[in-house]
Amino acid sequence: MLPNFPKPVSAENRPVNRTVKVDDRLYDYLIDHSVREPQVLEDLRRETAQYHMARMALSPEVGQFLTMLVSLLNPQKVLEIGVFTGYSTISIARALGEQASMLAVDKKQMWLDIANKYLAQADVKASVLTQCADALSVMEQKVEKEAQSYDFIFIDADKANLLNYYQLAKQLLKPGACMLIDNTLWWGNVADDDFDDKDTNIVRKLNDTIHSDPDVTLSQLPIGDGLTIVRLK
Ligand SMILES: C[S@@+](CC[C@H](N)C(=O)[O-])C[C@H]1O[C@@H](n2cnc3c(N)ncnc32)[C@H](O)[C@@H]1O
Repeated sequence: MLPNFPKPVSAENRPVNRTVKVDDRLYDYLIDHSVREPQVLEDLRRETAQYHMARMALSPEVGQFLTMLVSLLNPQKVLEIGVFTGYSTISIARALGEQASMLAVDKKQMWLDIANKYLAQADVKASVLTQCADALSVMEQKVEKEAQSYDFIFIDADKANLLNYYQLAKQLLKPGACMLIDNTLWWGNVADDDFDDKDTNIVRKLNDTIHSDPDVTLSQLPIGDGLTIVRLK
């Protein structure tokens, strides 16, 4: 049999969308066939579900991805901004070695109280500290004394300061180290012209900034609400 003859390709040569559309049935399949949620995170998710802001927490498959990524990277010095009740904090902390240290910052003590309760029950070997503070001030102070010293930064706080967090994280990371940014597809609104609100536009601006930033390499994943991995060159 003859091979297919090559077809003419448009000048644009746009990639073809081969990303699986995840409806609820497929999502349930994914959860049932790949997620191994530790009891402590299941308990934390149950407690968090009582709050109307529960959807701010990472979902289990994203938490598990975070645990996998961190265990592959084996970072020694970690910063997280945006703890909420601690799903991401514990997902990261579980993968850290004994020598590692992590600072997790949130501006609301009531969320940190919940996070600390579950952190104490989690199987965590590293030293993990939570701090109730404004993330922007914490990062600005750290840039003065701890520039280029972090191995991994997770950004999941307010959108208003997102571009500042990105620029500060670049200064805090060691060359070759990674940051991970959550919500970079923002419920899909980034690609929908009907949305012209402040937060959507900030996320769009961040995505464009990262895409054109010669200092970094990146990968944007359509998992959860969109996760972008950024690696400093
Ligand atoms: C999307 S939630 C974080 C979710 C969390 N990563 C998880 O997996 O559950 C965002 C958090 O950022 C915190 N936050 C918002 N603005 C902040 C700021 N300027 N400084 C510190 N924390 C802030 C909020 O209190 C909230 O808990």
